[in-house]
Amino acid sequence: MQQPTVISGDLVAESLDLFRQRAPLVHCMTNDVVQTFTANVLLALNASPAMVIDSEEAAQFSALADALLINVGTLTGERALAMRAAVDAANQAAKPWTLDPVAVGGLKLRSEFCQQLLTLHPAAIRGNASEIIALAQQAGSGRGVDSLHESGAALQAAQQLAQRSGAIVAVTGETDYVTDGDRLLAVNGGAKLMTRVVGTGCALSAVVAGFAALPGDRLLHVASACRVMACAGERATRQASGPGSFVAGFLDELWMLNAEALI
Ligand SMILES: Nc1ncnc2c1ncn2[C@@H]1O[C@H](COP(=O)(O)OP(=O)(O)OP(=O)(O)O)[C@@H](O)[C@H]1O
Ligand SMILES: Cc1ncsc1CCO
Ligand SMILES: [Mg+2]
Repeated sequence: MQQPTVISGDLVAESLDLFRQRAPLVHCMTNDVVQTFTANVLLALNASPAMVIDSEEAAQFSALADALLINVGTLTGERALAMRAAVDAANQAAKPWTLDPVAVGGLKLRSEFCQQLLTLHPAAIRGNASEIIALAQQAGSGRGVDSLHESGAALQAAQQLAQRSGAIVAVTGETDYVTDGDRLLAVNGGAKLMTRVVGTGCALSAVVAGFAALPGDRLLHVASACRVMACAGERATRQASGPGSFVAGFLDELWMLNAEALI
């Protein structure tokens, strides 16, 4: 694999412009913890979130939406069936879908389900380092939803996963890395406080899902999604006195983010 190239701010700004213009409708099948935050993050970026989860409705809706997010954070057997139906319908309608493999590895239901999903042509996969390593190795690791690894330790796993699934793989951490199995982009920035509130990764995955639906170079668009979130995180941290004010400031920074900030 190539050495990582840091994504240029100009390209991120172009990608963000296109995202705001298109205002993608993002069908989110996500976990119970992050529903509102995910919707607010998408709204702050001018996208439209919709959390449709009934099996029949989800299959109907994923064919209509611009993009689908599958996040297994609070998976149940019933939800897995609904998610599978939505993925099948999205694939039939040629709509891109993105996987967030929350806490994959040690837990049986979500681990087997995620391995099954990998055969169904995800457009993108976004996880922390422990999740990407566990998913690639089809082995248990991790202790829950937070990473025990640095993102740099998951580069080979990310590459393998991209090659095996055909997805753009984003592994997040202090630096985010994004690969199609051949090219590798690095995204700097972000902030420690992003790991002290729940759902920045889950919301990023919803943003990735929307960016993956844009026309053009999907690797660049997914890396742009990562940079948009990292940049807003960085800027929000400057004003925040802790996690509470960080969340409010983060949504404001997403809303205000422009080319000047990104470049
Ligand atoms: N140490 C860090 N320094 C700066 N930014 C970070 C750091 N760790 C994570 N981030 C940023 O936080 C965001 C979420 O990434 P993270 O890897 O924490 O996801 P996650 O573990 O799936 O989160 P969650 O499950 O809570 O949604 C990304 O934008 C990432 O760049
Ligand atoms: C805390 C938590 N538990 C299940 S999903 C989730 C959100 C972060 O991934
Ligand atoms: Mg996560």
